[in-house]
Amino acid sequence: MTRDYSQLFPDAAPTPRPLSTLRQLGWQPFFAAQTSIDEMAAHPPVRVVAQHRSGMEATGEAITATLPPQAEATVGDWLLFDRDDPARSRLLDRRSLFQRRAPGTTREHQRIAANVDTAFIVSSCNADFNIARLERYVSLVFEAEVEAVILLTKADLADADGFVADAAAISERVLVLALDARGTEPAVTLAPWCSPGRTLAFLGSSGVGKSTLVNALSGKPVMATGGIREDDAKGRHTTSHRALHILPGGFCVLDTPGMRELQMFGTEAGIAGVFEDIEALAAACRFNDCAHETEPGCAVRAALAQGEIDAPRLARWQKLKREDAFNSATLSERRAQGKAFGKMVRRVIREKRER
Ligand SMILES: Nc1nc2c(ncn2[C@@H]2O[C@H](COP(=O)(O)OP(=O)(O)OP(=O)(O)O)[C@@H](O)[C@H]2O)c(=O)[nH]1
Ligand SMILES: [Zn+2]
Repeated sequence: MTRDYSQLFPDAAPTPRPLSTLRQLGWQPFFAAQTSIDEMAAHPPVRVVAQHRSGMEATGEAITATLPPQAEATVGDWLLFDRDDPARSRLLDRRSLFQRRAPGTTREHQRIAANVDTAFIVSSCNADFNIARLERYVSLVFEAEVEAVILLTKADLADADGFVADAAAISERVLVLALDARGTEPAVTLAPWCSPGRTLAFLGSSGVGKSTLVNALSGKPVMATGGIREDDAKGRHTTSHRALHILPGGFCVLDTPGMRELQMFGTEAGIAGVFEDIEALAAACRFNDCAHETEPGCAVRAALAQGEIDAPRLARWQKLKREDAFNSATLSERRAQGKAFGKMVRRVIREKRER
C-alpha cells in the first residue's frame, strides 16, 4: 500500500482566499472592536462612498444603503445600518478625519473625509515643487492624524535627488519618494501602502499626476487624467460621483472635491508637528504672546542669531500660523480687530497670491 504523504507538504499553489467585500471597503479590527457579531447581524456595517445633496450613499456586504444627509457622517465613515430607520444608523468612531471651515462666517468645521490611512502629498520634480506648499499639506495631514508620504512625480523628466533632499528636510516623520507616475513604477514603489483594506488619498495641485498615479495603481483608468479632462467640455468628475473607489488590489482611494480645497483652519497641532523645533523654542520665550519680533527674552530670535534655525523656514512657520489664525477667526472677531484686521487681510491676500 502506498501511503499518501501529500497532506504533510504545503500546498504547491494555495488558492488565495477571496477578499471579503467589507475588507476591500476598508473594514479593520479598529471598527470591529466597536461592535459585536450580533449587532452586525442586525445592523450591517456600511461605508459612506458618496455624498449627494439628497443623502449619502453607503456600501457594505451585499448591501447598498441610502442615508439621509446626516450632519455627523462624511465620506469614508463606517455606520451600522438601521434598515428600519436609516437616520438612526450608528456612526462608528473614526481613525482619522479631514475637516475644513464650513461655508459662511461661523467657526464650524465641515467634515470632508474620514478614515484615510495614508495621504500621499503629490508634487512634481519641476516648477510645481514648493517647500511652503508641501509644509502646508503636511500640517493638514498631521492635523487629520493621517500618515503622510510625499510623492515627487515626473522623476523621469529631471534629476530628482535635490528635490528629494529638500522635501525630506520637512519632517523626519514623512517619507519622500520620487517616481514616474506612469507605467508600472507606482504599483511597485507604493506596494507597502496598497495592501487590502487600506484607504489612501492623493493631495496636490492640478497636473502633478494624482490621477495618473491612481490609474497606474489600478491598472485601468479610474480617474480622468489632465489630457482627457481637457477634452471634456463638461469639466471635472464627469465619469463618477463616487468619492471612494475600490481598486483591484482590494484597497480604496478616497477622492472628494473637498480634499482639493483644503485650507488651514484649526491646524495648530498639525503646524506644531511640522515645526516642532521652532514651537519648542517659542514656548521658551519670556512672553506668552511673543511675536518673535522685538520682544526681550525671545528664544526664537536668539536661536536664529545662533544659526540654529533657518530664517526662511521661520518666516514660513509665521506665515502658516497667520493664515490659520485668520481663517479660524469669526467675522465678528475679525471686525473687532479693526485697523489691525485690515492690515492682516491685505497681508494674507498678498501672501495667498504668492503661493
Ligand atoms: N513624464 C511624466 N508625465 C507625468 C507624470 N505624472 C503625470 N504626468 C502627466 O502629467 C499630466 C497631468 O497628470 P494628471 O494625473 O492628470 O494630474 P492630476 O494631479 O490628476 O491633475 P488634476 O486632476 O487636475 O488635479 C498628464 O498628462 C500625465 O500624463 C510622470 O511621472 N512623468
Ligand atoms: Zn519669541
